Amino acid sequence: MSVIDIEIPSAKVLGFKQLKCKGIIMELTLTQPDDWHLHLRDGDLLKAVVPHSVSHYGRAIVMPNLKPPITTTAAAVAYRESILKALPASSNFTPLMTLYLTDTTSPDEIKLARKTGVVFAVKLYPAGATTNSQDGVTDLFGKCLHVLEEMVEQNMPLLVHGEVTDPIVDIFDREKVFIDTILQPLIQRLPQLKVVMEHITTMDAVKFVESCKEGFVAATVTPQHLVLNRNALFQGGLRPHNYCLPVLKREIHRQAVVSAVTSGSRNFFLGTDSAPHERGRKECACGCAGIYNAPVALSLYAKVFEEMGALDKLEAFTSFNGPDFYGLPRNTSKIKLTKIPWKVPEAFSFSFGDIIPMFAGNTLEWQPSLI
Ligand SMILES: NC(=O)N[C@@H](CC(=O)O)C(=O)O
Ligand SMILES: [Zn+2]
Ligand SMILES: [Zn+2]
Repeated sequence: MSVIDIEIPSAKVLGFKQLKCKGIIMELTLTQPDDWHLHLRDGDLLKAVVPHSVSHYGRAIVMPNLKPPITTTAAAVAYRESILKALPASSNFTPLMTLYLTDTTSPDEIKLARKTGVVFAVKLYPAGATTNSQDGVTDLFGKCLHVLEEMVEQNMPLLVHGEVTDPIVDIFDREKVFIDTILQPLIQRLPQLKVVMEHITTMDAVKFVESCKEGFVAATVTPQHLVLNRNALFQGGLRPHNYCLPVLKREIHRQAVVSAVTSGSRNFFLGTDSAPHERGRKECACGCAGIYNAPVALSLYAKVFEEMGALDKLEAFTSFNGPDFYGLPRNTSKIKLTKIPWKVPEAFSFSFGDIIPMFAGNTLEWQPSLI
């Protein structure tokens, strides 16, 4: 990576990977990132949020937890069409579609999904674990083994929301118990299955991923699980816009996840889990889980790597590890991150209501712009 050290921040900067001013890195040029875990929703919400993601990312793994969920290849193809229709005219964004695994998904559906070329993964939601997961899997080994075997045949990755749903298990332990009771036995049984543990939150998940064979088990990491711990849920009162699943964890877990992503390991990559809900569905007696972070995610990832003195490892996390794991080419276009303060809007307003972004009203640094 080339570094230019100059004294004048306004100097012409294009063409350099890093620009420093008085020893401080002021600008980074990165290969365009992809978002390997994104909720785009549908209808008006899709049209509202899609511009935020496509202005930063080349591709995204689009989550299938719509109402009704995307359980078939035909539904995935139709959903893809509606995303493409909602894109701004000049956009080259590519949605990578996923199927929602149910107790009744058939091995033939996996074959068909692979054949179409538009489905890149299958998503496991344990029934009841998170937003729109009521149609998810009730018994993975009892109901889905043949489908999982077909996924190995088709080299189709399984993406997991890794939490158990047993109400007896404390909500802060659900990820660890999932690893011990489902994930570990799963990879023992099907060591050739590619698995992405989505939105990891604990040191247990970090250790698990690091103990697995590289290229077979990886994890996505959200900005919120890197910059917030569970205190953020109760800072001066209940904070519904910091509520997501898996729920934020203790500081020691946050630190373990930060160390993992900034270590340079190839097993961790960017997945924002940007999950918009209209304001009224968050600020109410039983608020939805999900944080809308698409407008701020890249700024926050850069902040985390900068604070760890690891900006040289940011590009692998944002732009290389994901496509390498999925066996897809890395993007060829570039994005620039500039260390200029900018204010996150208090809200994004639409005809159907408001969406409140993560860190609404706060000032962040590292402004992204496509080159
Ligand atoms: N992360 C969340 O809290 N919510 C997601 C679902 C999910 O990814 O679990 C959503 O769809 O709103
Ligand atoms: Zn999830
Ligand atoms: Zn999600």
